[in-house]
Amino acid sequence: MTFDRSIKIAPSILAADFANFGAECAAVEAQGADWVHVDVMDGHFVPNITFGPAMCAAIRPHIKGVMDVHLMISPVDPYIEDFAKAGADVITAHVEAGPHIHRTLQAIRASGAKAGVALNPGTPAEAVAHLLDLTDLICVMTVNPGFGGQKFIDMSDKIRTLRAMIGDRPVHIEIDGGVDPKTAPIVAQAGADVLVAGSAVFKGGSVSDPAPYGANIREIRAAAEGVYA
Ligand SMILES: O=C(CO)[C@@H](O)[C@H](O)COP(=O)(O)O
Ligand SMILES: [Fe+2]
Repeated sequence: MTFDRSIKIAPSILAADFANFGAECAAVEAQGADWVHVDVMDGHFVPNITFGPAMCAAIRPHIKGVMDVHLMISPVDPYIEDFAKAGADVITAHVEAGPHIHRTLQAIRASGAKAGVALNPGTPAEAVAHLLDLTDLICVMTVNPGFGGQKFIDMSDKIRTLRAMIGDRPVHIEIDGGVDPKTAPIVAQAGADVLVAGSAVFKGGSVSDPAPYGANIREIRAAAEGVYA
């Protein structure tokens, strides 16, 4: 996985057909997705339950590019090795998920995956100030985690602060929640490069009619690239 700051669209399969995950991953990639975003929820850190490492391993052969695993679980550390073995390229843990995020990021890198750290809307940018050299990606949540299809919460100030803190380090800024053609320019202008989008990518399409996925991805990308700082 090479680093670059171009805009990347990462469809969240939380909005895909749960009975067809393999085909859905292949379909969004064929329609222009850069990464595939996988939301892991435990019913404890967040009020919803999705899937675990076995599901990630099952979809891995259907994803040619980056599998981006967003862990909304607590504790995180006992499961890092399992998600790495399942083929995650990026494993992101929440700073709010436990007292030892520094150790967690070290363990993610030791597993061979890129290390991501996520911030809930109520958590300030400064929470990652001492983690920047251990981090490959900072995920700024623009909804409270747990569900797809929620209303975007503007975190532009936080994104700008993070971009300045990161300086020339090779660290992605990922935005997760409520990203669509209207909100993509707001986060791109503030300096985000990875845009997760669930509902806005999967709406109107299906594995048997995937063309709308492509149109949706192109629309979000064009809106973001038009203003990317
Ligand atoms: O992590 C999460 C939600 O907790 C996200 O990845 C959502 O799945 C994004 O879905 P939309 O807001 O784009 O519908
Ligand atoms: Fe997510």
